[in-house]
Amino acid sequence: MALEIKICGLSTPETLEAALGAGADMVGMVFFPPSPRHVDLATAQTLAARARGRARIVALTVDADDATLAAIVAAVRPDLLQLHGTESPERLAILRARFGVPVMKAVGIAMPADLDRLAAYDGRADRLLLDAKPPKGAVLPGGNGVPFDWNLIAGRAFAAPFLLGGGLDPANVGAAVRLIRPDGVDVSSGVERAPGIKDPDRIAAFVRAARAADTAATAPARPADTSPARETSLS
Ligand SMILES: O=C(O)c1ccccc1N[C@@H]1O[C@H](COP(=O)(O)O)[C@@H](O)[C@H]1O
Repeated sequence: MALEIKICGLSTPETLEAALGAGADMVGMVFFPPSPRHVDLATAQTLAARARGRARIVALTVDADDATLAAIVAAVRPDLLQLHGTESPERLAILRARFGVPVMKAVGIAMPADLDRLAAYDGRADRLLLDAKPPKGAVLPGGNGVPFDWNLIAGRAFAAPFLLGGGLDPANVGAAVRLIRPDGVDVSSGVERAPGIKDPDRIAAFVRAARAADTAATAPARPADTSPARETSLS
């Protein structure tokens, strides 16, 4: 499966087009009022109409109640619900059944014990998103531009496809893809020029770097050179 690239926190037609034009597979909209990337329903509906059929539409919520989710699903008709709060594994099953939309559960990783928490969602979520934990005192549970120690998950396999997120940017995404070989990558602040303001050039650079690393990592190894050894002696 080719690497899935998600650009999150899009809030204007121009930056949405930049993500679609660059070849993003998923475009994310944030429904969380404290975030500088928060979009209202009317804006989200307009953006979704533009994106539909060109990339998968992801609606990001944080411990949203059913009425809020129902309004988002009705307005946006997302392809995926990203749950970025403290939603339980049981809540995932309830939401999937109630709204008929696949779910991606974000889990913050900072220490080996977090992998046990993650395991409780593996097999219940349609996708996992492995993100950094928010720094102390942060207002947002994600979108903080901080990475976690990728070595904590290097070599790990999960039942569900997983995206790597947290502090990715055009400069480090290649190394992340080569080390972790995730099913996808997710970025928000790493493609911005200021909080909530996406930068089309950084979006394009991110997609290019992620694709190049994925292509290199999945290219078949060159066959060993079996030609006779070349004469190296001067005599
Ligand atoms: O982007 C936000 O504003 C946001 C708000 C609340 C929860 C999650 C949010 N973003 C997600 O967080 C990760 C990491 O973001 P970053 O690249 O480190 O800035 C990203 O995958 C977003 O989906």
